[in-house]
Amino acid sequence: MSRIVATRLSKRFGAKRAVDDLSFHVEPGVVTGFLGPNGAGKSTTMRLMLRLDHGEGQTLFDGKPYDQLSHPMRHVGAVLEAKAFHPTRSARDHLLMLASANAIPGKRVDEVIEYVGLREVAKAKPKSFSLGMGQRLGLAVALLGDPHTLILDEPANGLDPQGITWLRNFLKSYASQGRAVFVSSHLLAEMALMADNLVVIGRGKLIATGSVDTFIQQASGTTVLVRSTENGRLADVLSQSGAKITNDDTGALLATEIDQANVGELAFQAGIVLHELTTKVATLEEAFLEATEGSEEFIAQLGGTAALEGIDR
Ligand SMILES: Nc1ncnc2c1ncn2[C@@H]1O[C@H](COP(=O)(O)OP(=O)(O)OP(=O)(O)O)[C@@H](O)[C@H]1O
Repeated sequence: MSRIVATRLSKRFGAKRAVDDLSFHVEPGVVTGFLGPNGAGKSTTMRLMLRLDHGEGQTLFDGKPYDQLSHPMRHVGAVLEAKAFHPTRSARDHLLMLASANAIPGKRVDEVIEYVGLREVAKAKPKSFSLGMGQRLGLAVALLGDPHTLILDEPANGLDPQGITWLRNFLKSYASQGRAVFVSSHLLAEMALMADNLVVIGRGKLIATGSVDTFIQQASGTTVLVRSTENGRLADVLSQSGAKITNDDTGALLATEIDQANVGELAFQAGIVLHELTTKVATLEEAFLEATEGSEEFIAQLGGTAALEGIDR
């Protein structure tokens, strides 16, 4: 059974549909990445899921809406804003207060402080924290109840490279314990390393959902790069077998709709010597750009610094 089932989520701000009839599932045991261009509606979706915003549709966590969970902090941990803390209370006191309000034993506070690497600054006030330290404190809050579902909005923001690597390893291991992790990030290379599944949205609507591998294969397919001294003849042979051929700028041929083994066999049968034969797999970034093309909310103007909102291409 899916850990989170979001059904027909919708939210308008005036005439604008920030989230538009969005449905998806989040499974336990894996990290699910939540991707979309700027302004696609990711934060609003997460707020709707947790009933922090009012809109249409419903989100069930193990069959129940968030506000009907008997111990929400033990069920779902969320970090939506990195710096939403009391300005003068120390990080540890902030966590102690939340623990006591939610009947969580005080010793768990020191455990989570240790987990997220805030021991040195546990007595400091969050207003002195960097964005990265704020993220760690947010994560500590989310982990207090030892929840089996985590919802994190851009948790890597403000983390240094070591912090990002730590976060990735932490979330992967958290998910591997059978927990569900739903995380948004605009760091696509990082998402490719961290996520198993994806929910991709554009302008509030679902664009794709499924495994990262399938998303990459479906969005871009694969390209076979082949280099020979007889490009013209090779291109003819491959085209006759249904491949689509283009030239790259280094003098190689790029073939799609054919796999590497087939290219090798056809070249061999035609007596064409190959100097290079490799398969170029698309990156998550390439697949994302292709899948979300035209659904960006903010498109940079050529030659200018202004951003335009709501352009249909
Ligand atoms: N409180 C609000 N009032 C009016 N419009 C809003 C409000 N919150 C969000 N929006 C608009 O709703 C759309 C979705 O915003 P949202 O912040 O959910 O997107 P996002 O995918 O999280 O973006 P980003 O990646 O830039 O953080 C945007 O057009 C945004 O301007």
